[in-house]
Amino acid sequence: MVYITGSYIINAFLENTLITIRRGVELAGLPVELYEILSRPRRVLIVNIPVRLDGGGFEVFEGYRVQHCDVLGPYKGGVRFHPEVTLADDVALAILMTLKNSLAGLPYGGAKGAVRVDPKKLSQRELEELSRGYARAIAPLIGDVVDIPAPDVGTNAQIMAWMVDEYSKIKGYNVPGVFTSKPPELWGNPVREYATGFGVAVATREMAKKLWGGIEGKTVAIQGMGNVGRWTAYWLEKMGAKVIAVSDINGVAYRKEGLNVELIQKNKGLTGPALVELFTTKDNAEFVKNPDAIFKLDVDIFVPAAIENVIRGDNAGLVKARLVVEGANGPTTPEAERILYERGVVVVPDILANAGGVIMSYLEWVENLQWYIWDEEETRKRLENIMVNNVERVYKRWQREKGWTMRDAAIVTALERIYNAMKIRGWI
Ligand SMILES: NC(=O)C1=CN([C@@H]2O[C@H](COP(=O)(O)OP(=O)(O)OC[C@H]3O[C@@H](n4cnc5c(N)ncnc54)[C@H](O)[C@@H]3O)[C@@H](O)[C@H]2O)C=CC1
Ligand SMILES: O=C(O)CCC(=O)C(=O)O
Repeated sequence: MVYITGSYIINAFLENTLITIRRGVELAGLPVELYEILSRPRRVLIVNIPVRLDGGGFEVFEGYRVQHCDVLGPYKGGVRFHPEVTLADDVALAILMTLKNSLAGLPYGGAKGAVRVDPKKLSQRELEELSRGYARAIAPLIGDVVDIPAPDVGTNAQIMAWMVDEYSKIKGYNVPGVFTSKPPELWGNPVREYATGFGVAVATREMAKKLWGGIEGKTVAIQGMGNVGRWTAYWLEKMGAKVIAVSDINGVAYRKEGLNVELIQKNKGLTGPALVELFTTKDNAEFVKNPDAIFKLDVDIFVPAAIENVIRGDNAGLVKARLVVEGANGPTTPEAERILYERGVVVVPDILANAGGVIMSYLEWVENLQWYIWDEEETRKRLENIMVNNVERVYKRWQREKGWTMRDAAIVTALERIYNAMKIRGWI
């Protein structure tokens, strides 16, 4: 089933991703050669970045840039800073980017980068040195029409600013389009900060219309209060849903009447555990010390927006929500998906639900390449239209096929576009 490689160990996340694309190729009736190509990245770069520590001495951090497939255009995907990220995770995430970009109709292939580091343990100066070091190390293989990184877990707009500055210094002129999700003060667009969460909320709203006739009053629980989770909460409430629980690594904040998610907008600097704590201290929410309590809550909608492999065979039976919308990449294992499917739970897959980030990155990149600027409202409208059309397209395909999950419909749609491009280019 999975391919053999001597270069890295295939972990559960990569294996699950391979199982999913293999199933997609079979359901689509596409040749097995497509799987053979897509189950391997085109190019993998391993880098080592020394950083001088404030307290004296230095530490070397290992990093990667995986360029998976460029049949549809330049490689595109975020960079993750996480202490436990592996090369196998990065390959899985790059594969998901190829599928996501294809499904969204973008002129991009897929890539992902990572550094094995806990950014919370570094000072601002150390973080800047690491970010610039990583940009220098991958510089020979990226470019604004070659490979365009952006943020993912543990990285943000400030880090993109350091990286684009470093790359521009190497080139000797400004290259705004080589990284996306930059600060609005430096060639970025204000929508990118909340784009992924906004897109997740739009996908949720569109699916709620199909399942219940609307999102008004539907209850929501969200796992993870990072960039994706907290902006999903904010926008879902604006669209009429009632966010009653949010979690992070320390526990769950729960309030039956609905949390005051305006606190997110008012405290933009607060994320993760600190935000959960804010809801419990400033909003009278109950604090449940066990973060996994989020799965079992009696809600209409559950949004996993933290990390991969969190809904597994052992806990899928506990999920009470009727609709699961994947804010995170790869949160549901294939075994869990089968259990949820048999229980009638609809799962809106990551490559559809969380594409708002990369769609916004594309809009920012188009602005950068032309040195052009759209205002916030206009940009958000463009992003919303693309998300609404994509949900509609996948939903219709799903409705046509008996026994398919929504993920099957999304993956088959993505694979067909990739296959057609490979065929017409003479690759396959
Ligand atoms: N930032 C972006 O634009 C995009 C991110 N994603 C995906 O969304 C997910 C979240 O990404 P970001 O929000 O950017 O990362 P982030 O680093 O801003 O936030 C992740 C949050 O999840 C929390 N967390 C980790 N494990 C947890 C657990 N077991 N239970 C509860 N909380 C936990 C962390 O403490 C952190 O606060 C990842 O899977 C990422 O790949 C997908 C599309 C775009
Ligand atoms: O905006 C981008 O290019 C990165 C998005 C990303 O990493 C993701 O969708 O997982």
